[in-house]
Amino acid sequence: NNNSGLKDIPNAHFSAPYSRRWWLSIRWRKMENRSLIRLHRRLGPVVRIGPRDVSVNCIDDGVRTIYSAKFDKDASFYHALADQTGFMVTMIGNDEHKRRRRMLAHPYSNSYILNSQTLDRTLSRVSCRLREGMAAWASTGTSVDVYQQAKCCLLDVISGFLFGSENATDTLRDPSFQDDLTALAKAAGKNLHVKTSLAWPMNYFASLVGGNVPPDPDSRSRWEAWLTRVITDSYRKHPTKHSSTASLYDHFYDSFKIADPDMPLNDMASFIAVECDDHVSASHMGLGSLLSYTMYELSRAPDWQRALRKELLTLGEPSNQSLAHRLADLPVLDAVVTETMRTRAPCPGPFPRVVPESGCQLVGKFDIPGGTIVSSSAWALHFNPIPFPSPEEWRPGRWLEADKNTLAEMRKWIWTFGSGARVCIGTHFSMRVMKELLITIYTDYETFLDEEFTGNVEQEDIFSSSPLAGCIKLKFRRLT
Ligand code: HEM
Repeated sequence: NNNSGLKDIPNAHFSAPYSRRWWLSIRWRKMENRSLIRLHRRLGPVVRIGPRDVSVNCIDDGVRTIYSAKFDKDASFYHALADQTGFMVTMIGNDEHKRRRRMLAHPYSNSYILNSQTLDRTLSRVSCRLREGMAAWASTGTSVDVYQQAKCCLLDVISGFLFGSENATDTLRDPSFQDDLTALAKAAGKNLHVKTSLAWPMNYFASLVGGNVPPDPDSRSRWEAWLTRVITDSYRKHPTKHSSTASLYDHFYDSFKIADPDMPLNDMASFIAVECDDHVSASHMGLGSLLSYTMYELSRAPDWQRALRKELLTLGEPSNQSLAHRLADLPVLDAVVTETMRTRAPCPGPFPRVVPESGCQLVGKFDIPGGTIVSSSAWALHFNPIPFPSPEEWRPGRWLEADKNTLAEMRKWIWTFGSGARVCIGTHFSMRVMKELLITIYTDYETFLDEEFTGNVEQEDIFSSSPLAGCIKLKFRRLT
């Protein structure tokens, strides 16, 4: 019997060895990751959730094994995630993926992100706009939807980084276009068709099992028109771009050209557009969510806000290093961000992989046959009380007080961006952008809860998660 090794694994439900129905109903009811937290606490690090489906909740002999390059992504899951499958996140075969990743990864490397002048310019422009907004909010005592404002910041940053400052959006001043993208991200039928001389199908990739809200036809056409314009403009300007003003589009274009000099223009434009579309959506929704939750947690913890500000004021001292390089010396900021990445991971999971034909062993005792679907969940890993005592509490101090070995162990469990061969390429970008925007906010302003706001700020338990209320309201006070 091919399944003999699976028999020894604790079952999530009595029906798990025979049918996936129970588990699919949990996913359908948007309880998947919260259930995994409880199941793993009760049944240990390896749990059987279906006839050939296993959930894994430990790093050594668990996550490290199943997220190695030997394990392919599960095609049925990833193809249901997005109608468009020709981009990196949804690529299944490891060889095809490795080639694409090599072409795209360089401008997302840490050294590139730290030294990019295009990102410097984009971030200072967005910070400037944000300061204008905060000055107005603080002086009028406005209750601000910081989730919306954070999405605006992140959209304005990623659009400038991908397509150059001249093509950056300005949604902090006019959020309507950002609202369009939020509406599209919530919609189920996401296939967009952008028509230009370079024609390609687009797909706003954000939420699996989101609502089944049909996209508003106008928001769809405005998004298509914008993408068409920026991609076409980037293509036209490419031959005259200098390296100091290069956008990511320029890098991607060169990489595709080197990889296959004879690739038809339309194909190339379409590959690049679909990748960029995904990066826009990851930054807009994923980072927008993380930034606004960080502000929310700080608003509930004035002591941490004070500690953070004290640290940020040291940035006023003269230094010959750029701000991006000085981020590494801000332990309180890092603790605040890391703790929010732990408690509010925007992509809870699970991320399913297929066990290769030769099978594998988990936690040193379970032999798992080839073809089994194995997966881990960021929320289940992050709410494990062994590495993180009182896991529900947002406690940045745990990152500052732990000794060196404990800290190294805790860091291993942070899985906000996944790990291994398919780890997120946007990590360094995300960290720099998040931290610089938090510096812009908390150096001069304090945020606090709006007592009248009663919306549910808990996260929706879906693949790309956002606050259930759809907004998070805070107020601003100027400190200087
Ligand atoms: C807070 C924000 C973000 C979160 C939580 C996040 C999370 C993740 C996770 C968990 C994965 C692994 C998915 C899997 O194994 O199926 C991933 C992959 C990926 N992410 Fe992100 N991401 C974020 C921001 C970004 C940004 C800003 C970009 C690009 C600018 C980006 C680009 C990608 C790409 C291209 C992949 C696929 C990598 C591959 O398959 O090799 N992400 N991300």
